[in-house]
Amino acid sequence: MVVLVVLSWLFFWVVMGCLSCVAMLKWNEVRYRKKGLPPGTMGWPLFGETSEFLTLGIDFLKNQKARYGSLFKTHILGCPTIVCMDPDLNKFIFLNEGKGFVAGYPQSMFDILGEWNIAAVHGPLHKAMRGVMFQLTNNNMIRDHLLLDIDHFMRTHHSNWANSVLDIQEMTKKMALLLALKQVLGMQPGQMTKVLEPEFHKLIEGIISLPINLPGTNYHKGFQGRQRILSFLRKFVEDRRAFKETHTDMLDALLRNEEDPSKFQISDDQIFDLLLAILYAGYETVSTTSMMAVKYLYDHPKALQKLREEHSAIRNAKGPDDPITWDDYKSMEFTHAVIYETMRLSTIVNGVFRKTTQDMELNGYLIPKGWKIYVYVREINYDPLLYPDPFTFNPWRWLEENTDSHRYFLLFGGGIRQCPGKELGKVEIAVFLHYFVTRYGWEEIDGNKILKFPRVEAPNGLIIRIWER
Ligand code: HEM
Repeated sequence: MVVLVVLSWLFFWVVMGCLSCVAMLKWNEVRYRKKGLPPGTMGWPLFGETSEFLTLGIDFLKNQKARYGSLFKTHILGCPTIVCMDPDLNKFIFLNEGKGFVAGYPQSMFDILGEWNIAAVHGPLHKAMRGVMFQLTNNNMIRDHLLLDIDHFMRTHHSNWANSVLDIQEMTKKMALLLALKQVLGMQPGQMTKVLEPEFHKLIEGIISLPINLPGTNYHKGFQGRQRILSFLRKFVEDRRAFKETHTDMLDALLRNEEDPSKFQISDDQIFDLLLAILYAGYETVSTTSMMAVKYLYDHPKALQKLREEHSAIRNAKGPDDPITWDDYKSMEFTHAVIYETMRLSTIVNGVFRKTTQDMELNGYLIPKGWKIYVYVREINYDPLLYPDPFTFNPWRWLEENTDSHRYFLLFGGGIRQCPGKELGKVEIAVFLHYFVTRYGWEEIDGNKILKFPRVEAPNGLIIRIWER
């Protein structure tokens, strides 16, 4: 008898639970049922479909596309969002920044990278901050200052890898972070970079997360990482101003701006957020492209041989200690092709976020003001019409293509937000590859598992055995 009562209660609560779930899902659908919106589902109140988006990633987006087409609505990362997978519409959105669309990164990114980070500001302030950014990363700066530093860094960072087994993912991450800290703050690898490294990793994990500030969440940890890095930066900038020594890093160039009233002046908070944005934007993209290039080259010996020939020819024409010059870099045709093909095949950047500043019409649908748009570019990279045999690593395809005339070349974004670190990133990867392939041979021991979403990573590392050539 008692068992029967318990079972009835259990049954009652299961049914109630199911009904509540259905009611909540329905309520969330009705809430966002505005006339003219694209089709799609909105998931749970507050959480929406964030969990499916982050865990199923590419498959979730593919399934929704199969059901609803290339433009569909969803609710992710705390906001109602339109996902756009149509190449022409994506290009249109990139090119129409400021005309109904602005950058609209998730709340988590806004909170963790700061309200003044370049990806969060619009209009004249964005233009001015890009101007400041270009002073730091333009081709003349790379040719005359940064390249020598990058060469010196790669040469020494690499020097003791022979006869070891290492995780190339970990090494390229360390490399990109240390190099960014050197370029931005003039820091040499040491005690301070060791303190900053874990804080930086927390910050990265929190950038794409549900903005719930509870202990243990990625968002909470990311926010803590931000606070610690900021308090370090405040002290660092204070000391720089107090001692007035000259340095050859990006911070120095930013502070020297203050002495020239004809230049656009940015506040301290804007300086901190710009520094953070540069550190972040160059870190993950450069490290992941470098790691994936090592992987693809190992899997494709012909491409590795061709790349080695290019770099050996450059090295053989100079002394062992001579640095790579701008002309050397410009002559690395096959290396450029390897970098583009690696970025395409692994889709280092899956998509970018925009936000509507007014009601907008897209493909006959009405997108309400304030909605996020996830401009998902991944599928363009595997379009067989643009890239025959798209799942094959074939750097040679880029030798025949002029990227400027490529209709959907969006690996570095497009329009007025196109990556200002594009050339710098490529130089860093090219110099990394130069020293890596001329010095070492390697074999992959473990690491065939590569996750592609929300970021490209080897969850168990990419373990290689290295020897001197
Ligand atoms: C392989 C390397 C890189 C790739 C694939 C890459 C990709 C991108 C993409 C796709 C965007 C466009 C984002 C958008 O439209 O919202 C972007 C923007 C940006 N990138 Fe890069 N990037 C790379 C390297 C770098 C480096 C080395 C730096 C810093 C020195 C950098 C700094 C930035 C900044 C500051 C922005 C924001 C620009 C703005 O909002 O106006 N990137 N990057």
